[in-house]
Amino acid sequence: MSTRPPSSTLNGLYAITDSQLLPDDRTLLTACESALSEGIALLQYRDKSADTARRWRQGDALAALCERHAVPLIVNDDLELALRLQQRWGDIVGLHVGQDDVSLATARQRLGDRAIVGATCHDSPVLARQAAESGASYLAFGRFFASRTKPEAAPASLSILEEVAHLGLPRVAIGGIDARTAPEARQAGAELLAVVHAVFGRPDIARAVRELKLQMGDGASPNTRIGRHSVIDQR
Ligand SMILES: Cc1ncc(COP(=O)(O)OP(=O)(O)O)c(N)n1
Ligand SMILES: Cc1nc(C(=O)O)sc1CCOP(=O)(O)O
Ligand SMILES: [Mg+2]
Repeated sequence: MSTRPPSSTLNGLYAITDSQLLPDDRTLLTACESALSEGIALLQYRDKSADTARRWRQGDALAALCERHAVPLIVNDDLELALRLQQRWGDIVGLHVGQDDVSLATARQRLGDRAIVGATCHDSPVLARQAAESGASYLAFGRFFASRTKPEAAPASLSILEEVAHLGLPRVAIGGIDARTAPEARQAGAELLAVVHAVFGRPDIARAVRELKLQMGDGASPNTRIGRHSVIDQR
């Protein structure tokens, strides 16, 4: 029997860090504090460097910040980091995996039923179904618009969001989401809008989050469930 959450349990703005935009610990933590203070649904720590020590240090500091704001911290790619952080911070820590990363089934098995584990599905209903069957907490699709962070990502059509609605999982739209494109992505069905540049590339991060949430309309306030069972502070 499936224990997947109803699609209403993850909803709002999903901010993703970038190690070029936020190159040192202080910049990273100050920027994330600003975003968290404005009310985001999820924060993803995305660091593509090979610096394991930095990732542990920054991941640990971000988990402490996220716990204070009762917002889940999703680690990109790195299952070992997510496991290590989960040991210390519990199910506030989750993982996002792409098609070239550790398998979703392995991630789910190692992180347990309660952790948020999300999957990249590009523009494929087949990948979406497989991810749903392997225990994904949410399904991510994109890129929908021109992306400054990942211009080489394959384009996707917003119609995929409606096509996978029957799977009953929260749908994430990613790639070129900003205050101008957010309403379109939202109307196409995305419960979560994942954003790098339009949050962390802006000089005033709190203002950027406010503007995005305004454009997202109803339901953009955090309503977050950890993993597949427990609900945390809704603020
Ligand atoms: C929410 C969300 N959606 C998609 C991605 C992309 O994941 P992936 O395809 O593994 O690419 P990288 O981010 O690892 O370059 C994501 N990170 N988050
Ligand atoms: C990390 C990532 N993944 C994508 C995908 O299409 O899978 S697009 C992307 C970058 C999103 O950054 P921005 O909000 O600056 O466009
Ligand atoms: Mg990846």
